[in-house]
Amino acid sequence: MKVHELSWSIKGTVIIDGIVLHAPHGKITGLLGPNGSGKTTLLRAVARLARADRGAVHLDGSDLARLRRRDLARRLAVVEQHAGTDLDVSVLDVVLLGRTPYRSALQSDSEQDRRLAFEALAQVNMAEFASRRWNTLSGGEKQRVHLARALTQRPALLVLDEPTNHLDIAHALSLLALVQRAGLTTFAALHDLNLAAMYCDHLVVLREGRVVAGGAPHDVLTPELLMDVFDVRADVGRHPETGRPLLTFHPPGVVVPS
Ligand SMILES: Nc1ncnc2c1ncn2[C@@H]1O[C@H](COP(=O)(O)OP(=O)(O)OP(=O)(O)O)[C@@H](O)[C@H]1O
Repeated sequence: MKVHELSWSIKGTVIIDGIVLHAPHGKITGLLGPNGSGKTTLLRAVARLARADRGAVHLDGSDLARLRRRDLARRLAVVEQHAGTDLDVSVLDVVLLGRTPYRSALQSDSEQDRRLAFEALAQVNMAEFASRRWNTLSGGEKQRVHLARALTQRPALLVLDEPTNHLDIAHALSLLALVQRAGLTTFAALHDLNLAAMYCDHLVVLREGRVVAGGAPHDVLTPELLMDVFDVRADVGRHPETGRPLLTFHPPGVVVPS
């Protein structure tokens, strides 16, 4: 997936400014940046949930802006941060929404749709919740079901906005491992820099609506960048098992003896 010069302003304030980036095929690209740096805005513009003022997004050579909605939904699935569905429907119904782009308005769910939905629920460890009412789920359970819905869409590009923000650490690790195994081109905003370091192949860092760094985790997550962009002091070591960067943060105001 390639983003070319994507920009959006509101009432004269520039929110994202000339974003250029490349999310490698079949890999996880993490989108990092402090609060308000433009991550959600960029993800929404990429997914065509919001219109950009200028710029383009290409996926496997095609311009996403030129696709019909239905074709777009077959290529791209999104899990938003505050994805709400207040309808009184079952968990299975929510997951089956992922099959909508593949059937006509009058067609009901096929056996294959249901099989894919159950498979996806099992992947996120929610199989036993299939007949539960959606609005009785916890925040973390809803987040996992939304990922199941996105996976049943069989997309080429998966766009995730803070997919682990409601999850306990075990579920956060297993969700990111699942996304990694799915092997889809994934573009995910993440706040937890250690999770990003563990699971992302490529990172893009935003500050005030602009890309300020991009590359492999060990090239991007340096103490200098963490101080410069996030205003935190951190040591960057190596994870003993994965060899990925492992960040240790220092509390503000505490002087580290040299
Ligand atoms: N519709 C809007 N009207 C005015 N300002 C907006 C609008 N949408 C976004 N913004 C502003 O744009 C900036 C970027 O917001 P965005 O939600 O993209 O940031 P973010 O990096 O996702 O933040 P967070 O990490 O807090 O989720 C923020 O300052 C936000 O207040």
